[in-house]
Amino acid sequence: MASTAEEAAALVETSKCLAAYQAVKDHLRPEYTRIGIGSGSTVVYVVNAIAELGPSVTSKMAFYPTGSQSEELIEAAGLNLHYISKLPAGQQLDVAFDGADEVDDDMNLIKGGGACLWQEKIVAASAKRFVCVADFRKLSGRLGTAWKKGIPIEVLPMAAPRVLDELRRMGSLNPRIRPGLPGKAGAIVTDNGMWIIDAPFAPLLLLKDTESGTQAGNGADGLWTVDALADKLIKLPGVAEIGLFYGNNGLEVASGAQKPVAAYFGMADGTVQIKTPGT
Ligand SMILES: O=C(CO)[C@H](O)[C@H](O)COP(=O)(O)O
Repeated sequence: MASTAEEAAALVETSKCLAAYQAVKDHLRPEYTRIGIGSGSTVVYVVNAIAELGPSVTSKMAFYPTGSQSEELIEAAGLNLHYISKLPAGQQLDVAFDGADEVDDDMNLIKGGGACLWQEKIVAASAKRFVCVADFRKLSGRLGTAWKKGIPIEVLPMAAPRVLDELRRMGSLNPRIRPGLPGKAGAIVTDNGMWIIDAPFAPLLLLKDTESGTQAGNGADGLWTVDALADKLIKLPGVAEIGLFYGNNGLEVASGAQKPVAAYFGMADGTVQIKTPGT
């Protein structure tokens, strides 16, 4: 048990590193040519693990970022930077690695803590396999249990007040526009020129909770399933993208999956827990 804040922070970093190295070992095959690289602090270890394989492996690979941070990571590691906008029609990435803010029992994700969710979703959905890497704090039964800041929602700035009103009507508890970094006045601006609204909701139900017939999950009683909430949020005028990654996973559909085929969690005891659909 960590006794100081520094030791606790070091434990989290070690956990991120363990998850990332194991995920790269298990899911980056030398014959792959197109790799998606997500955003956030855990992905830094993914890039380190890939770079350590050396040019004999990586020089034949193209790396696709999910925003300005991962673009810089790829370049700094000396890896080949390519853009998803130039991916030939009909082609997919072989694999994409990315972090998450929270992962539930059904492998739905909250993402967007780093404000990169829109490009992250495009890259994940462009990959044959999307692999999630995280530390033990992200593992949770229901979304909104561990990650209390709310669901990140990328919005057109002029629509933000209207979207906030809609979110309140839907039962969000104090949704707010994410402020810029200290020293910057006003809202945070994403790589796509949008704003982020963080919308807290009561912990989100899984589809299986409603199958038992005890709860509706349609928001009527303030409780939503991930799928019902996501389907409603994405349709709000002014919403560009939402930080709920949900629906099918890569084992069920050929492409377009938002949910990972595997989620790797570095645990506090130094092990790595691997979650796959149905486990
Ligand atoms: O969604 C994201 C950024 O938009 C990140 O993947 C998420 O916030 C996790 O970040 P970290 O690895 O730093 O905990």
